[in-house]
Amino acid sequence: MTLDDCLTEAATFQMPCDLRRLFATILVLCEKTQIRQLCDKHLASMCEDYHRTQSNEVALEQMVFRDIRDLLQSMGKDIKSYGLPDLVDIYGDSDVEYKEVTEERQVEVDQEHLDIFSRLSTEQLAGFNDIMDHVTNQKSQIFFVDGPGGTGKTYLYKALLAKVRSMGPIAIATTTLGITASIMPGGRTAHSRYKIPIKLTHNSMCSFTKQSGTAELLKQASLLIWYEVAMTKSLAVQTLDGSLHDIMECALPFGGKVAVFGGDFRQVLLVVTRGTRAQITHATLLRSYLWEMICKIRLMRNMRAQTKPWFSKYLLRISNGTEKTIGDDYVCLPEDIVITYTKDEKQVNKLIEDVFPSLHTNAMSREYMSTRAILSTKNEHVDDLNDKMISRFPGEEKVYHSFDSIEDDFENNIDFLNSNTPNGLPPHVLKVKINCPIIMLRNLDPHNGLCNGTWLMMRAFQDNAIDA
Ligand SMILES: Nc1ncnc2c1ncn2[C@@H]1O[C@H](COP(=O)(O)OP(=O)(O)OP(=O)(O)O)[C@@H](O)[C@H]1O
Repeated sequence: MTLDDCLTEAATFQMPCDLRRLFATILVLCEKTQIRQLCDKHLASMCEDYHRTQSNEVALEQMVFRDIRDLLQSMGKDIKSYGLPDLVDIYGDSDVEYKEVTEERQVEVDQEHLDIFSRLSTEQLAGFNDIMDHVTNQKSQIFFVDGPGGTGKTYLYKALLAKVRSMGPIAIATTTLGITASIMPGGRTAHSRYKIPIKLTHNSMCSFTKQSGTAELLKQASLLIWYEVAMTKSLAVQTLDGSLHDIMECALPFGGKVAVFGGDFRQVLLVVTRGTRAQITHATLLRSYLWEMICKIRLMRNMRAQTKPWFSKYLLRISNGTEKTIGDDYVCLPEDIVITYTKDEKQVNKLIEDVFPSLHTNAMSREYMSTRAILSTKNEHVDDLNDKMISRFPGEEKVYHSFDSIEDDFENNIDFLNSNTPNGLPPHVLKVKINCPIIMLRNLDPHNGLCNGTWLMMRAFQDNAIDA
């Protein structure tokens, strides 16, 4: 396969704007040579939509490169490093320097999110008013919205973001995980938004300069929200704290900003590679110097499971550690949610039929496919379930193979290597069908919801390109 084939095939089913994004993605993620030739060859397809408003060839080319530059910028890259033609500032583009600010101001406020305010529960409303009082009066404070799953933490953030943005000031929405970033309007991962280094020490600083767009965005921001903070290392939060002291020239926590953290330490915690329980707990925000300075907003009422109060209380008992355990780590599940394990395939098939009833007739429905999933703790079980699901799915099957190469002398072990499915790597053999759901594994374009964990539906495929 070549990247050239990929672009040629994609041009047959993609809009020019999608093709420009694909080109930018190739620049960022693929090992590429001869970029200029690749670009020249596909320039005509990439600028088809601009032909309606522009006939001058040079101006057309500039429009394409400006778009690619913006796409690269939102992926944290600079077009100058790819040897593409220089951009002429024909539009008096004076705000390019602070694209981060412009982009943030362009996030639309959803009326539905503004309306949330009138539906907030008493405890949500108390938190909302307290935070808004600090934002409007510019009083420095860090908050932590503490509530078990389903108590409406995300609901509260959406109300806050909508309110602050509708009044004019900047509110930055970040989360620890790419997938939760897409739940909040304008959401980005905290690492990408604040340029937090992956390897962290107690002296780490975010990798933006005082003159950068990110620094300007932070200076102008009135509210910083960081969701799922329980799943990040306290060092990451402390790194942002240090950088904010620096750019705001203020010794108050977070440089005097109003910051709202949220998450649930009863749910999934952060990953410390091969770490013990104690090491994991030690790395959380709970053990940070910041924790004592944080004002806690507690949400207790489960809004998600209002129709199933028994189940919500049961979940709370497990997360609080008060449910009776078997040994140290096991709890007994209620019988009505358990399918008894047998060694044959019968019970797995029953599970699939229970979760995906009448798959054949519903496979085309986005609503049906996006509202159900089977989770498993081990990759091998996931692969097995995927195989079963794909073979049940209606339609013609397409098989893709990975094309990784080997640098060491493992040439004879290629079959063995391909049979492995290590964490974070896609399988060597990928079987898909039209309409089947697929999950993105990279943060391609978080601003537009394309991040690690986003669900997509397969719309079309060719040998080197997939339209999803
Ligand atoms: N005040 C409310 N009125 C009506 N519905 C609400 C209210 N608060 C939350 N909900 C609904 O309850 C559900 C759970 O809310 P939400 O996702 O915000 O909880 P959460 O605490 O963020 O959960 P998790 O920790 O699992 O992410 C959502 O469907 C949300 O729309």
